[in-house]
Amino acid sequence: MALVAARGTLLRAGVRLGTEAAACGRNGTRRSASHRVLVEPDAAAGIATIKFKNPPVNSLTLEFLTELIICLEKLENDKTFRGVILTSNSPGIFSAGLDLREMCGKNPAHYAEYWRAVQELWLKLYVSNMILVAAINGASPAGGCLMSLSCDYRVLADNPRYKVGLNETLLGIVAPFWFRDTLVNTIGHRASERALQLGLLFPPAEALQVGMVDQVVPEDQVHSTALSVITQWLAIPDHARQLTKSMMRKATTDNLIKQREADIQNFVSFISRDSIQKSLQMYIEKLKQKKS
Ligand SMILES: CC/C=C\C=C\CC(=O)SCCNC(=O)CCNC(=O)[C@H](O)C(C)(C)COP(=O)(O)OP(=O)(O)OC[C@H]1O[C@@H](n2cnc3c(N)ncnc32)[C@H](O)[C@@H]1OP(=O)(O)O
Repeated sequence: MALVAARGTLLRAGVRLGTEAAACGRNGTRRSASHRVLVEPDAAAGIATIKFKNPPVNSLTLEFLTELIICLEKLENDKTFRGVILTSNSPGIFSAGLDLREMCGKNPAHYAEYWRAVQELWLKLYVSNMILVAAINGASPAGGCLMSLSCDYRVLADNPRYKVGLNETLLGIVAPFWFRDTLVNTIGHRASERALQLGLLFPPAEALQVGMVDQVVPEDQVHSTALSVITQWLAIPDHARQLTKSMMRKATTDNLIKQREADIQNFVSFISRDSIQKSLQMYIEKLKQKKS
């Protein structure tokens, strides 16, 4: 049902499914989606690289989320691909997370549709049967960090500007329970509590130390490292690896699935509060002023 809603959004956004399908085709040549998701398939290796291309900062707009969801679903259904690298087409920014403008000054129906798409992307990533490796080649706050935490392995470029973390409290908002659970499953309870309360954004060395990423490598080796990690993981029999992944992650996703509608309602009422809208507006203003 969620995907039907997502397809509706995509069509309203004017995205042609035929074009998207071509972008996710199994042909070994580079194919370009006409919109926000570039897919570079390597059918012989069974690996596809998804590149985020939603300038300026790869924020998760509804259209971008929808394209990502459909692309992941196509790759998942195409048994050619057993491994996927998630990275940015604009080195410097992996993803700025949820698009602040989708959460500001809109109506409750929009917030509900938006949040359902955010949930859907997380569900698609977190229990994907494919091996997902995040090649983090830029800053990755909040929802950007959540995407990488939902992968099986994270490689971060060694650049002090490329900070990762769930910084929601700095915006005056609260990371929902499934963001928290994803972090706890990765770095443990105590480190998560500290990181979440303080909205910490970790530079590479600290991110590695706390377990937020698995490897920090020079910037020009991020993609090749991600490839070699996938290659190692591909050597494990798929059925055993997939069942193990499901065993480790299913309780976390089931928790959201069983309260999905309530989570949407919570989000809508939280984000619609005047005080939260003011906080977000101020944060957007602060980002603008940073430039001047
Ligand atoms: C109940 C729970 C609810 C919600 C949970 C939310 C989770 C989230 O993901 S909230 C989003 C959190 N994201 C951030 O805090 C990141 C904010 N952005 C930045 O820190 C920086 O932009 C950067 C990603 C580090 C990139 O810096 P830089 O290269 O210097 O670019 P900027 O000049 O800052 O930005 C360019 C342009 O993009 C706009 N922008 C930045 N982030 C977002 C965003 N998340 N959504 C929408 N737009 C964003 C920024 O305002 C600039 O716009 P201009 O119009 O050009 O001024």
